[in-house]
Amino acid sequence: MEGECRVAVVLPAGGCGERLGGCTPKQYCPVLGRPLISRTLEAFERVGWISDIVVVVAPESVDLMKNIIRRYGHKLVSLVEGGVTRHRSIFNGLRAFVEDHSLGPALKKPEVVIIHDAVRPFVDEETLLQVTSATRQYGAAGMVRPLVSTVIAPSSDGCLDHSLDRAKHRASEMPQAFLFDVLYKAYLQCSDYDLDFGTECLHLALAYSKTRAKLLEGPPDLWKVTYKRDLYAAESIIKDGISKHLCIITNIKEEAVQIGFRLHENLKSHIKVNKSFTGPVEFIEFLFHHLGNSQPKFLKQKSCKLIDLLQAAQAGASYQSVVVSQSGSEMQKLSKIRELAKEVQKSDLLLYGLLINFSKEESQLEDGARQASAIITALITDRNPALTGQVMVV
Ligand SMILES: Nc1ccn([C@@H]2O[C@H](COP(=O)(O)OP(=O)(O)OP(=O)(O)O)[C@@H](O)[C@H]2O)c(=O)n1
Ligand SMILES: O=C(CO)[C@H](O)[C@H](O)COP(=O)(O)O
Repeated sequence: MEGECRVAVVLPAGGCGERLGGCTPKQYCPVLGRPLISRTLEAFERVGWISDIVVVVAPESVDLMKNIIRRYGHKLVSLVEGGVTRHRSIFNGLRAFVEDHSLGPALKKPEVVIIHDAVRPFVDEETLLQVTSATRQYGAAGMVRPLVSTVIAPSSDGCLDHSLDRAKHRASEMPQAFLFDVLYKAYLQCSDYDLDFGTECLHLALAYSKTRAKLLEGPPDLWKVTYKRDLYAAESIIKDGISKHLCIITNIKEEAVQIGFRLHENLKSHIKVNKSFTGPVEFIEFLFHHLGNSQPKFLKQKSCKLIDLLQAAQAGASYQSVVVSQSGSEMQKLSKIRELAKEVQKSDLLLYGLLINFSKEESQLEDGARQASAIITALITDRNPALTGQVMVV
């Protein structure tokens, strides 16, 4: 972020997720083994220029949220108790910057505040930058998307009154951003009716602070998890995103290098193979490391022990690894995988074992590599935590 601009975030997370159903509010539902809200927080924590993140939670969920913060090592987060509607929750979140309303130390008032629903996990830095920059120019800004369906208005008898021109309207999404004073003033001045029935912060800024928000077309993944099917869609998007990169690390032994090469050839048509390494790794023959968005620094530390390598993965990154051994005698070593898998799963890293019998016979070797590649692709694409620590044999 250019210049001196303090930017903070308020994440309303105080709802009960009625439309999704079930007894767990949707923000706490697991998405690939991690609570949805933790994934949203992770997205904001990737952005270096955000000063504070206020998460607004229902009073009965404060302990649950504290546990999530501790478990996933979230930084910059302050908790505030929510209200009975989304607007009331957001208002409480803003108050944390002007009076001692947060459940922790008082927060410094930002120039710009970003409002983002805790249940929209796919927000990226570019979008946040755009909405923040536009806010500095216009006072408020929000992301929009083209309408999927036409909006129609029924009359009281349930028949069509009129319909809106779809091309002229947009769906209002998040994030939205505001000069802090613009939004806070709007909340101070709006009516109880607004607080209880309103759904649009941009409208409050217009009606009570006379600020016309700049509307920016955002990417398609800004939608809000609302129904159960949205949780499945969120899982698929994450799997898609993390299934693209693969790194193959092999031992320097001749057989290991041979299998590594064949796996590389077989896998590269399914998954993007970033790079292959050859080097001494303490007790593995091959380590297939499935990368998240960023290049983990431990790839540079090839000589580290496996446990160190895996533990070096940051808690926030959803990695998975397939450790492959090429000979039966390695089985004993592979039995350590279960232990290791349990340990590293705490860091959101899934570890599987795969045993390939090395054969000097060309067609058998190629056949083994093909089968192993199919298993690796399936493990990485499905990201199934139930299979971690298991050793598969081809
Ligand atoms: N009293 C409330 C109600 C909602 N929210 C939050 O506002 C966001 C968007 O609201 P919505 O999708 O409607 O969430 P819920 O109210 O939980 O869902 P539903 O309307 O289906 O009950 C969610 O992150 C939700 O937790 C909030 O902070 N406080
Ligand atoms: O739609 C929106 C755009 O302003 C808000 O993001 C918000 O999600 C609306 O919440 P609700 O679904 O509770 O009306």
